[in-house]
Parts: sequence; C-alpha cells; structure tokens
Amino acid sequence: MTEATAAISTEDTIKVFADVNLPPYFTGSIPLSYGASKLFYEAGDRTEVIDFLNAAEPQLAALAAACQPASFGLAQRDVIDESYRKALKMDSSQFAAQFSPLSSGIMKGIRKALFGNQTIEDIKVELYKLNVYGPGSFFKPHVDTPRGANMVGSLVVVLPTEHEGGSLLIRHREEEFSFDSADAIKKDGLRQAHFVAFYSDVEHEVSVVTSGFRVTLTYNLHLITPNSSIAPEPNPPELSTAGFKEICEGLKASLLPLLASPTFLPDGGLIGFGLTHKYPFTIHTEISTIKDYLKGTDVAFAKVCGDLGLNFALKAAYYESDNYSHLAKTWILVDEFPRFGEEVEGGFINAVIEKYHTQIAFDMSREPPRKDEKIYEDEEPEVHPNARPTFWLKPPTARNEVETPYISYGNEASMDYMYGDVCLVAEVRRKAPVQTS
Ligand SMILES: O=C(O)CCC(=O)C(=O)O
Ligand SMILES: [Fe+2]
Repeated sequence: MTEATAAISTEDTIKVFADVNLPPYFTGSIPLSYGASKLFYEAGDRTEVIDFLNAAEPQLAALAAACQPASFGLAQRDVIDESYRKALKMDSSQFAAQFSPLSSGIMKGIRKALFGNQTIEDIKVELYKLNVYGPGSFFKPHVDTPRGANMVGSLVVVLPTEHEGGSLLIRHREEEFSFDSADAIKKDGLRQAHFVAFYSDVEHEVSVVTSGFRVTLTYNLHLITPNSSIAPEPNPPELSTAGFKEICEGLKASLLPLLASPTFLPDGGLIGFGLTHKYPFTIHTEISTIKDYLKGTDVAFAKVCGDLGLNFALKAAYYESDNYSHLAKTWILVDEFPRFGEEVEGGFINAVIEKYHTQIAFDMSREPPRKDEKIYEDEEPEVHPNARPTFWLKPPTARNEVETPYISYGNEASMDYMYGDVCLVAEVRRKAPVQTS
C-alpha cells in the first residue's frame, strides 16, 4: 500500500465515522383498530370510558378534569412550575388503555430501529402516564428524568384528537426534528395514533397547544440485559411450579421400573397417553404442531418421555367401532388426519393403513373378555401381522375427538364417519436379541 492511498483511506474512513448519524428517534402511525381505541379512567368515585375513535370536545374536557397538574423532575425532585410545564397528567394506576405498544407492533419497530437487535435481550416497555395538553399547554426543552438505571428511552403515543399546535421537537447534535402530530392526525381523518420513540439522552420539548386537547400516553423503555437489575418477568410463586415438577417426578418414578422390567413389552412396543385437555384443531391441522400447545398433565407426559429418552409424537388414533368394545383391541396411529377424496373400499382402517404411514397398535392394557361372555369365532380379535404390543398408560379420552368423513363403498356408496382421538405415543425399544446361529 502506498503512503498516498493509505493517507486518503484514513481520511475517508475518519470522515465516514464522523458523518455517521442515525436518527435518535423512531416515528410512525398506527391505526386504532376496533378494541384499541378505548380508555377507562377513574373520575372521582366513577369509572368513565372515552373512545379515541370518536372523542368529542366535552368528553376530552371531562378527561382533562379528572387529571392533575403535571410535574417534572428538577434536581431529584418533582416540581410543578407552569412557566416550565403547563400540562395535565393521570398516573397509570388511574386508567387502563386498550391500546398496547406490544400488540400494535410498535415495540418490534422500536427494537429494530433504535436498538439494532444487538446483544440486547429485550427492551421492556412500561406505561408511565397519560398527559392532556389543553389550549395554552406546553413543555419546555428537557431531557426525561431517568426512571431506573436501565431506562434507555421514552415512547410518546399521541392519540387521535382534534387539536392545533403541540408539536414535539427533538434536538440532537445541532439538528432539530419536529413532529407535528396535530397535522398528521388531521390528515388521516382522526383514525390513527402517531408515535415517537427517542433515546433518553435526547432533548425534547412540546410547543404550545393553541386549540383542542392533545392527549398522549407516555411509556418508559428499559433495557433488559442478563445483568440488568430489572427482571424480565417476576419469578412465579413457588407452589405453582413445584406442583408440575412433582407430577413429572412421580410419573417418572413409576414409569422407570416398568421400562426396566424384562416382562414389560419384552420385544419393545408402544406406550400411549390420552390427553387431559382439549385442543383447538381441525382435520386440516398438522398434528405435530399441537405439541407446542400442550397443557398441564399433557405437557408432563411429553416432558417425562423426553427426559427418559423415549421417542414420542402426537398421533391420531382410530379403532374399528363396529367391534364390541372388548374386542376393540387394534388401533391405528397416524401422523396426520386421514382424508379420503375417493371412495373407501374394504373398511376405513385398511384404507388408512394402505394410504398413510401408520403404526398398528395391539392394545395389551384392556381386560380380556370375561369367561362367561359368549364370543363367536369370527369375533375373536384378529391380530394384524404388523401390530405392535401397546399399553395405554392413560386411555384415549375422546376429548380431542376428530370426525373424519369418508364415502364407504358398498352396494351403494354412502357417507360414513370415523372418530379418532389425538393422543401421545412413545416408542419403547428393546435391544435386538443377539443372533446365534
Ligand atoms: O407529550 C409529549 O409529546 C411528550 C411529553 C414529555 O416530554 C414527557 O412527558 O416527558
Ligand atoms: Fe419528556
């Protein structure tokens, strides 16, 4: 490298570094969809509601009347000084807003635009106050008082009300940015909230509101790092988690000796668990995705299988329903809900076995037929040649029953239904016996 190019590139690089300047704010608008526009607040001993998609002057005046004068931080104290800040505030304990920066997607934008998804685990948003700026209100230039060591920024959401003035001015590195939310709100027909998020070190002010009411929700943005003093989520009470752990331990303690016993499924087989809870799905749902939704004891079954190193999966289980129940020993277990566009010949079960990847389970856990029960020769349970011996440790519950319609073929084609149940099935493997010749 020659000296000249080295000198030029150094200068260039220095210039690039000197000029780099990311905006210190993130702004945008968000439609206040149905259900996100209402705010409930305490007014004396009454609870009032205001809908920001339809807020007339008297309702805004009533909201203002329920507020208190807004203070600001000066030398570690909260002071009220109307020559510096003339505005009204309501503490977050006094109101509930349906609007949420999380469900509206604003937080996703803030994380991306202002915090670059670096090593930051998360940015927590905390509702701070509601502010009402009536005619003549303003807030002179200031930097927000840090509320906690991890506070990294503020989010201001201006709700769609008719007003003039009240621009938010942001200053950073001799640059000024102005957000005339009043104008923007008017332009989109009072349907959208406008927001600005900015870093904690950024100076800002609110210019004088000349008419109407400017209503804002303000939020603190906190940085959550592994070492931060703010816990991302409070730890749950001891009891609730201990219960789950104990259940898993109990299940494991009873399953382990069974698996270790040489007489239990000596050549391997399947163990099944009927689900305790009901899950929302249709025959178009991919069965494996239901795993993510398991609750309560159902998660416990899955966890125990996982901990014991058993392969397990959710399956749709069907049995021939026209057998007497004590003969219904053969189940078929399928990874997806069977669907037939074509006519089904030779019975549903056989058609599923033919068309889908199916495990055939021979139920070992049912009582054998009683001695005094009359069994006809042709009712004897037939064991399918590929059937695997199976124990239902908890029988299918029909709680997650799926109705599978199909056209059965007979003298006349007719519509038939099979009922299956979603359950958890785990594989019990035994070492293959040593071959002797
Ligand atoms: O209402 C606004 O636009 C910002 C108010 C503000 O700066 C504050 O509450 O600290
Ligand atoms: Fe501020």
